Amino acid sequence: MVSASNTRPNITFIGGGNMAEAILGGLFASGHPGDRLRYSEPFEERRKYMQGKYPEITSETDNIKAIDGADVIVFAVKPQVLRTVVDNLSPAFRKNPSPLIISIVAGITTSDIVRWINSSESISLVRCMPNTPALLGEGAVGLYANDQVNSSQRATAESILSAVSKQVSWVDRESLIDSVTGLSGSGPAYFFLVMEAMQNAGIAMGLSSEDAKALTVQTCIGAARMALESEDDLATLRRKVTSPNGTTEAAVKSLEANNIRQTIMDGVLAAEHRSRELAAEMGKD
Ligand SMILES: NC(=O)C1=CN([C@@H]2O[C@H](COP(=O)(O)OP(=O)(O)OC[C@H]3O[C@@H](n4cnc5c(N)ncnc54)[C@H](OP(=O)(O)O)[C@@H]3O)[C@@H](O)[C@H]2O)C=CC1
Ligand SMILES: O=C(O)[C@@H]1CCC=N1
Repeated sequence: MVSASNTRPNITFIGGGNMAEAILGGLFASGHPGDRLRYSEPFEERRKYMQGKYPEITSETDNIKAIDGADVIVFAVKPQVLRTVVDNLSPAFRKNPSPLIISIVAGITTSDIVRWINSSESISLVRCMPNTPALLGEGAVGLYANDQVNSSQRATAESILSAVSKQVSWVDRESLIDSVTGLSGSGPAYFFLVMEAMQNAGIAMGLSSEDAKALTVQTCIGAARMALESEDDLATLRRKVTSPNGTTEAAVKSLEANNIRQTIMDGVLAAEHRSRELAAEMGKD
């Protein structure tokens, strides 16, 4: 439970990788005291990097020690190692039965995690899917709470993820977290791919690599800001760039003829499907 002397919870991250760093860094920057943040990271080189960058935050090598006294435990390891991590932690949950658990792990379901914890106590678990722009405080996150999560735990989970996310969406069906994974969890990669392709097109037309990248990236930022700030919907914004019989129309016709919409749909659905597949692979007994 959160001590009366400080309303900020003690938060432990299991795994000190990229996403843990993004969220820890965002929490620390937003004023969460470093002595109430902790992470466990077995990989020495990574731990040294984190210790150098965040000397105020406690680092551990031992997961059981790391969760001692934690109000909130965030699972931030790869899906393939989560089961071993949870199995090893499960005796410690008997000593500390009531932390809020937050999992950012792709695919793995709340029911599998609860089953692996194997506790007689009910487990409050929020499964969420952030994305890497969280590193800049520009993340988008979807969250799902199991039935044991109370309103104050929901608020705690939301405040942790919103320290690095501008868009926070709660979903009321867990399967929608797989959808969020396909859309925004993996989504930054789709935009990087499009930007790579646009940069290459710029180079092919004779621009320098630097100019092609800078023009592409600023176009992406400008378009994203217009999409965010304009009252027009996305289709209207597109039409406003597209003069009749002009250059954009030529491009859009070519893209549509090459099935760009279906291609993007297929990619997003493939990520969503892989999220479910990960659950099936890792959730087997
Ligand atoms: N990257 C992304 O865009 C997103 C990722 N996610 C999810 O976040 C999770 C973490 O991803 P990401 O940060 O990218 O991955 P990273 O590999 O950067 O981070 C995971 C960290 O956990 C460490 N680790 C491995 N085994 C253990 C263990 N037994 N105990 C404690 N720590 C351990 C790893 O060390 P080592 O390197 O030695 O194995 C690594 O440093 C994944 O489940 C992913 O699905 C969610 C949203 C977006
Ligand atoms: O590719 C992955 O599996 C993780 C989850 C979402 C983004 N990266």
